[in-house]
Amino acid sequence: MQKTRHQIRQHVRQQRRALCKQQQRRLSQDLPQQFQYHPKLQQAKHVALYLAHDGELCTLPLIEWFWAQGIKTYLPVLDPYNEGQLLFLHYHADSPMLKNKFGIDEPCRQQNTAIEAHDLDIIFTPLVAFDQSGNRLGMGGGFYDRTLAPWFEHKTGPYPIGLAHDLQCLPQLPTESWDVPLPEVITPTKIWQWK
Ligand SMILES: Nc1nc2c(c(=O)[nH]1)N(C=O)[C@@H](CNc1ccc(C(=O)N[C@@H](CCC(=O)O)C(=O)O)cc1)CN2
Ligand SMILES: Nc1ncnc2c1ncn2[C@@H]1O[C@H](COP(=O)(O)OP(=O)(O)OP(=O)(O)O)[C@@H](O)[C@H]1O
Repeated sequence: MQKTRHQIRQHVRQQRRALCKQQQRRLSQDLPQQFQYHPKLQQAKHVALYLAHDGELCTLPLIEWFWAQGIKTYLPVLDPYNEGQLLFLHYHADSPMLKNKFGIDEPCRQQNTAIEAHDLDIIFTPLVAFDQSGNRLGMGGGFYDRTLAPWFEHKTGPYPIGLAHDLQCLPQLPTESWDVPLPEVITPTKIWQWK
């Protein structure tokens, strides 16, 4: 029998949480090298990432490399006024941080105005699982599906790139009408691209 989205989330989340600290560090450390010649990065000035939670692929080496290149980095913040929507706030070495309701660190909204999502060049998206056609399954809040809906419709605005461990790749995911498939997913060993 096919697994439900809920069962897939539980299984993959458990698997990625089982990676130990050393494995997590090793798997994320070569990401900057993997990215440095990426065509979408050559003109990029503003990129959104996430801070790893629940065993997600760590983004800290990438974030520090972006800082060294003078590329501004932004993190998702749950929009307190629009249920289910994300804001993207500037994140730098001295950003004051606060935990959101899921226990994930977010930049404080005081003295930090959100960038308009369409002014971002790239959105690196977290995900729970992806499949060999680029379908993406997230944590279940629909946050990134909402954020990426304009890109999916018009193919303009920030370019989405998924970041994941190799073990998050499954042959085929069950999909829903609102799911936004990704054009690209980067894992520690491979760059997956779909037309
Ligand atoms: N690192 C990271 N940041 C992110 C996301 C993400 O997937 N990863 N998000 C991507 O959308 C948004 C947050 N979405 C999330 C949705 C659910 C849970 C979560 O842990 N849910 C619990 C139930 C918690 C509860 O309801 O109290 C669970 O499923 O165990 C976490 C983040 C914005 N920031
Ligand atoms: N573009 C959208 N507009 C309105 N509601 C949406 C949209 N996309 C998704 N949703 C709603 O969000 C809920 C969760 O969707 P889903 O389970 O696919 O989230 P997810 O992709 O796992 O999470 P995320 O995108 O936050 O990583 C669904 O009930 C869905 O109806």
